[in-house]
Amino acid sequence: KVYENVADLPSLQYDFVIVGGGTAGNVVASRLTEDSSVSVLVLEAGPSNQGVLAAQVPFLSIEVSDTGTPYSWNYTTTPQTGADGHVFDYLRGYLLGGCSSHNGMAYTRGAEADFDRYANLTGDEGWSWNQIFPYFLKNEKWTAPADNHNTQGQYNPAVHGTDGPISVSVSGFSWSEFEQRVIQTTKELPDDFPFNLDMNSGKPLGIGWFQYTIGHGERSSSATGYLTPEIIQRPNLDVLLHAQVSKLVNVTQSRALPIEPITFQGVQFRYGTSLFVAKASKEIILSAGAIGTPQILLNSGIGDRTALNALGIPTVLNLPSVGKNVSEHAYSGVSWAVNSNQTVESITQNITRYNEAFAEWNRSHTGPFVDPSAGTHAGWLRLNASSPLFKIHPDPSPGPDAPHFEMLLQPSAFAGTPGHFISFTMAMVSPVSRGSVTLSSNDPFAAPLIDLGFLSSEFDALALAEGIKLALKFASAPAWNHDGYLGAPTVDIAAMTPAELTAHVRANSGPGYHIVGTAGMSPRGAQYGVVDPDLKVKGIAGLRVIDASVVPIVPGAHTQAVTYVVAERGADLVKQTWN
Ligand SMILES: Cc1cc2nc3c(=O)[nH]c(=O)nc-3n(C[C@H](O)[C@H](O)[C@H](O)COP(=O)(O)OP(=O)(O)OC[C@H]3O[C@@H](n4cnc5c(N)ncnc54)[C@H](O)[C@@H]3O)c2cc1C
Repeated sequence: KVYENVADLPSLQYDFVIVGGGTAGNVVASRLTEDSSVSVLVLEAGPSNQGVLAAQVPFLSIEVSDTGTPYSWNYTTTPQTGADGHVFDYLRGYLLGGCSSHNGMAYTRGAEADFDRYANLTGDEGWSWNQIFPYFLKNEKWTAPADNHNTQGQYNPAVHGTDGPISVSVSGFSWSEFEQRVIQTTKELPDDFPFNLDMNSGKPLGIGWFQYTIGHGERSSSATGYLTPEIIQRPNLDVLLHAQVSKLVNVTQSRALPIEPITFQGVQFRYGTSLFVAKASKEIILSAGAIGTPQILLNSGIGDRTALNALGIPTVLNLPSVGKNVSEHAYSGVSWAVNSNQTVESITQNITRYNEAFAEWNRSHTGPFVDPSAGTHAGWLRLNASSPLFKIHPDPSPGPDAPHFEMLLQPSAFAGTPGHFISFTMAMVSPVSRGSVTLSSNDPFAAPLIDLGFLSSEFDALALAEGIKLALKFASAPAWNHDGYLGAPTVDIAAMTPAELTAHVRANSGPGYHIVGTAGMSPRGAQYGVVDPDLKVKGIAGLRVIDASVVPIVPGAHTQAVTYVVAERGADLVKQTWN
């Protein structure tokens, strides 16, 4: 049951306490309570996703994710020196379902090589593509798009699941004039931009139809998919909303020989203005996300001893990697005016059409509101193998079949400027830069310091500039130019010198909200890393991390799919321990 009020909660003692009812946390809660003899409490800081229209209607997703809404943690980053000192709003979902209830819904798994690298980095074959692939299928329910169009040639059914909790589909509204030009470009420039039937096969390179976690015109999230009305009625599953966890408590630390591992029996949380403790007899599972999880570990005295000392927090375990090793994508777009009115601006800049489209969604879950308008296609591309950039830094991608870049192809510019636009937005998806999440004070409820290390590596900035040249090359195909479709660019990037282009990238990029790595996996016994390959926190008994924090390096993909499979496998690992 979902509880709004702590006073109604039947108990504060469970087998498992899961901190965070987000993307991963709800998967774990749902899977563990399949066994009716196991009791689970989920503590979620935010409110319910139920009745939040913008968390339901794909086209309105920006209204639920933006800073300033009641459904966002409203974080900001520290000034990012790689981005001219810019301070970014750093979005994180503050509602049941976490980021899966407010994200852009892009469904991208990454490359085989991303997962094979995780297996190599952890020494656990269980994280390899081949062994993780069944978890992608377990998580997924391939669904017909909202407009029921013929999807033949738009995806490969052989690589998709059909009866998992999360609906996945291609766009359910066609921007056909734009889409035809994208596909035509893959025919005109096939060497640089080959068509790829399915970017989620493990071999993502090329241009393909984008897939979204959307079913029948509605967002599919961990809250809607893993906490269905049937699941939430399980007598062994309780979810408490508005409960913000501060730290782990009731530590037992034997100093006698043989030294027993450290254990925590409970978690402290704030509900309203009061503090409570929930106890776990089997395990505490941190699923508070790549910012919340390291913050709770650090508040609990698990982290870098020097940094904890400086804040007056007693060190329980010196684990210097907690909060370090942030990796994140950097996005920078190129936009053109177009001589057409078939763009998303035809809705966003026309209140009558906007209202009609919304009414259509309400009536039949069809029309442009069934998609987030984030793009009809994406390309996954590489730097040229002979690029001089590899003299500055060895290739950071996990292998020759994995991308350095994502190119999002969008029939819009979101510029707010009157007119009709298209954008090719490039992202550097194999970054060298690393950042950190650290505490700002010893107040466990104060927002942490989020340093993305954004474009802090020269390699990343130069590479992103190269990526933008690829976007210009894509736009040079006759498909865009033969009939005067493409108008003036919003910024004349083609006229820039290399130095100007790099400066432009630094001044005009933003994060992808794909932070990972702050409680990274490493081999058992390693002197770095935060969790072992079975996601148990090193040196502590009865404590696991299951969320995006454990992913050691950001994949060449948006990060919800990797989070879902980490959670699915994580739940199996917990079950194996206790069965
Ligand atoms: C705006 C935005 C757009 C994105 N777009 C995409 C996309 O299109 N495709 C994609 O694949 N990925 C996207 N992502 C990234 C993806 O959604 C995340 O990587 C992934 O969902 C993270 O899952 P998680 O379980 O690690 O964390 P979360 O989903 O953030 O879950 C953490 C949960 O813990 C709760 N919590 C945190 N701290 C505490 C505490 N102290 N006490 C109690 N509860 C707490 C939070 O409220 C939250 O519900 C996007 C992210 C954002 C923010």
